[in-house]
Amino acid sequence: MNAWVAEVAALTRPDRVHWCDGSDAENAELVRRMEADGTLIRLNEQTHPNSFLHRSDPDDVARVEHLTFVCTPERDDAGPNNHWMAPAEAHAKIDALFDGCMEGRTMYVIPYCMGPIDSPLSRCGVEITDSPYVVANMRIMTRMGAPALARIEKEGSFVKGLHSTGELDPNRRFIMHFPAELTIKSYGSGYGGNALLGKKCHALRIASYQARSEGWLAEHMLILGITNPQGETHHIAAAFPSACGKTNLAMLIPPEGYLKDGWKITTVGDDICWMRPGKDGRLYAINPEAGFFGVAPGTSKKSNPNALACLQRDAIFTNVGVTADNQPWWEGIGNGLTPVTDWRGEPYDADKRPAAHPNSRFTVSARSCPSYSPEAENPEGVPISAIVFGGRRASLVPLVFEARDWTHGVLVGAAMGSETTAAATGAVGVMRRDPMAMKPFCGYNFADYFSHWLSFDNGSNKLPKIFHVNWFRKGDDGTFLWPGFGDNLRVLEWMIGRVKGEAGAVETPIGNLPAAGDLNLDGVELGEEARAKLFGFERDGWKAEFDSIGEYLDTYGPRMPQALKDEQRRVVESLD
Ligand SMILES: Nc1nc2c(ncn2[C@@H]2O[C@H](COP(=O)(O)OP(=O)(O)OP(=O)(O)O)[C@@H](O)[C@H]2O)c(=O)[nH]1
Ligand SMILES: O=C([O-])CC(=O)C(=O)O
Ligand SMILES: [Mn+2]
Repeated sequence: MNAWVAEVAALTRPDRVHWCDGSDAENAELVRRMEADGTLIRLNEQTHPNSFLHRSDPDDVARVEHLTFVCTPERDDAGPNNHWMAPAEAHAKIDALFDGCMEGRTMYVIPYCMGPIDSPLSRCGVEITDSPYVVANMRIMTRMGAPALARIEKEGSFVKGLHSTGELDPNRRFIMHFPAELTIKSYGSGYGGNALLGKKCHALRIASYQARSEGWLAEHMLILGITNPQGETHHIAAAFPSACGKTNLAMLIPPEGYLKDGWKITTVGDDICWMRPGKDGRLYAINPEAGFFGVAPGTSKKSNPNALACLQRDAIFTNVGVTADNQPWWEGIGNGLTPVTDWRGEPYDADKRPAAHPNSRFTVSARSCPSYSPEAENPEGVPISAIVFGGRRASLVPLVFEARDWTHGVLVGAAMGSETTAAATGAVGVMRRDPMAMKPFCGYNFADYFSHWLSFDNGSNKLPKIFHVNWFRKGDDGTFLWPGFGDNLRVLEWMIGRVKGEAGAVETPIGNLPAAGDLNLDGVELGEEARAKLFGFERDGWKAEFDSIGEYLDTYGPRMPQALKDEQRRVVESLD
């Protein structure tokens, strides 16, 4: 490691090198310097103790998929799902940008562990960065500092991540991954998923590549525990694309009647899930992260009280607005206050731009969450009873259906579609295929990824049931038909009922749907249109959808596993 750090320092030529130990004193000193140079703005100490606002460059507010590359030696190994560059060319291109880029700056060396420090499922990395904002965020999002360094020294192997904010010039920006070298190089962005290299770059792109050869799965999934009135707990992992409801579902608070009966949701993770078969053949999952990097807009006491409770202190807010008394503010916060300054630091003008950027975020420790599960620190992970896929679909896709078996479930995941969101730069609201919510995050060819998923059905594993949900179905008037949020527990209850063989369903070509009476809708008012669209099966629409799914799968050519193509054909035949 020392040799690599020296090599990086020789290339980037920082004034100073600082090895991060993760201590409070170190953090206090970094915060002091960031307050002094305006990187962080201290918020109202009475209402939000030890909390800060960071305004990023207006051209640097989201992940940049068009500048993100997977650099495998063979182009086909990255697949049509990734932008690819030959490793030698990519290194040359980005090293030219790193050349001397840290002159006048401090280079921070951040040893970190993804997952509980004592878990065999965890993996370590080292991020080198010239951004103190990245250090402060990595300290919340990962187990960072001395214990991680000790594990790395013992294991010898770790993921190497090199990051510089550079000039924040969108034309001099790349996020490069070299999975075979366990290396990440990111230049020119200070924003979350581009710069906090433990998150999407390591825990998804590099980890998915490693997981394939080591027999596990690295997924863009939340993990939650659901406890029924009898005290029985099941764990569910759910993959929704960015800004499609993972954090909200992971922190769900049951509706009134359920609360009274004793239902409870606990949060293990809100974004990333690593899982592997245990000795009993079940899939065991850990959350590799230690904090939440959550979407601010829409987060309110009503929609997500647990998130709001986390945000009372020790939080970093990125690109939100502020009120006259210096409290953070975003659209949908619903606290009766009004913003005076927008995320760019200009006087708030509703006609000009929203107070908070649509992809504004909060960074906060998972431990501060009232629903944080003690099981999240269990080195063995939690056994998963159900896997859920879901997207943002205004039309066609019903509220919930169950896959017939594992292979059909892999097809359901592979066929996922969702409308794009502000989490990445580019158009918002455009339907695209986003298999398993991993389109921007799979570090290798999707065809091989689907084969890997299929391989878990080996006769000895006891695999979870697979479901698909859509919280975002709209009516003819353009409003959401399903209340969502807390009421999503009704859907989870049905899933657990299916896992236990207790809840009913009707078979359709796309999977098993709850029939009237199978889902508890007491206290939910749904009109005729809502019932028809949330629980109906539209044969003609699905025929067209499956034609488009078939065309999509074909873009992966002969590497696409035959079993998945056969499954697709079976559904098409049953639709005719
Ligand atoms: N209508 C509706 N909106 C929801 C629901 N759950 C979440 N949302 C909204 O969807 C947006 C994104 O939700 P998040 O839970 O932050 O999404 P995420 O999947 O964690 O996003 P990333 O952090 O980008 O991976 C927020 O504006 C939420 O208010 C739901 O059940 N119904
Ligand atoms: O990675 C990020 O910047 C935020 C995130 O969770 C996502 O986009 O899925
Ligand atoms: Mn995410």
